Parts: sequence; C-alpha cells; structure tokens
Amino acid sequence: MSADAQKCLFREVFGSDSEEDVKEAVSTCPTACVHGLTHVKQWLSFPQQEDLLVAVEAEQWFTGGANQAMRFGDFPNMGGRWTAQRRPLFDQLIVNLYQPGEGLKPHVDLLRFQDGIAIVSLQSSAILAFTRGEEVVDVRLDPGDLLLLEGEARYEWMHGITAIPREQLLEQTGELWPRISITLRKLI
Ligand SMILES: O=C(O)CCC(=O)C(=O)O
Ligand SMILES: [Fe+2]
Repeated sequence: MSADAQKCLFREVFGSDSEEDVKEAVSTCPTACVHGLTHVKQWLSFPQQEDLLVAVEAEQWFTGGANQAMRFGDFPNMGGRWTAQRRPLFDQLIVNLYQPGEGLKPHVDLLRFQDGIAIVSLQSSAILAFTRGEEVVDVRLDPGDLLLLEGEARYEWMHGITAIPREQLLEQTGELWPRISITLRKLI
C-alpha cells in the first residue's frame, strides 16, 4: 500500500484533526523487517485512549466473565473517532481482554478476512511476536499504539503473545494491568 493510500486509510477509519496529525503518525515504522507491518506508536493520545476505554466499558461486554467480544457491521460509537457513520472500510471488530500476563496462541488471521488488519492496544503493554519459520520479530505494543498488517505480515507471518507468569510480570513491571486490544477487519 502506498504512503498516500495508507494516510487515507488511517484518516477514513480513525478520523484526524489535521493533516499534520496523520503525517506524524504514519512516519514511524520501526518494524521494517516484517514486510507489510506498520507500527504507529501512540496513535491515540491519552485522552483518546480514555474515551475508548470508557466506550468499551459502557458496552459491558466483559461483565459476565467473557474475554472476547465480536461485532459485525454495526460498530458501536466508540469514543468519537470510531463513529458508525464512517464508510465501512472495516466491518468486523473484535475486542480482546487479556488478564495480566495472559498470552495468545500464534496464528494467522482467518482467510475469510481481507488483507489489511488493524489492531489498537489499550491499557497495558504486550509483546506481539511475529514468527515465520525460524524468524522471530518481537513488537512491543504500548497503550495507544496502532498496528497495521498487510501482505506478508498478514499472510506469511504468524503473530502471538507468549504468556508470562503473574509473579514474573509483577517483578518486571511493578504492576498488573489487564490489556485490551481492538482488532478491525473486513470480511471477504
Ligand atoms: O491482542 C492483540 O494484540 C492481537 C489480537 C489478534 O491477533 C486478533 O484479534 O486476531
Ligand atoms: Fe490475530
């Protein structure tokens, strides 16, 4: 995807207050060795993350002990930037709730979804490991970060999170927070 198309995609999906905002965001890409992977550090400001977390909380998806919520087509109006009126570049949304240290099995997202998958991270950090055969690339996702998977990153590399025992996590970071990720995809 060209830089212009990428800017356009970000603007369409997440909205933007200014050209400046968009340019700054797409210029950060420290993960060049996984082709098709774009990592935008701190895509969402702290207040925007707060808005989104409040919107997720309001949906009450996780009150019954569930750890995943899935929506098709009718996205809730999450925190202003995620308005339902936007042209449906994406029509499926998954919100994952991870307890502190919880992992995610390495996988390639199902082929019934188109190329171009966006993941937004909230609340705490995690290392998303991209693996292809012997190759491993760790991507540290912090709250507010956006990751876009296209081409090789989407189809050739698996991604997953290695579980960390709570005690070890506490020792390493001094805190234990759940993590929330929002994955946006488009059905074929
Ligand atoms: O939680 C994440 O960052 C990854 C989520 C994911 O891989 C998925 O929803 O398919
Ligand atoms: Fe995935």
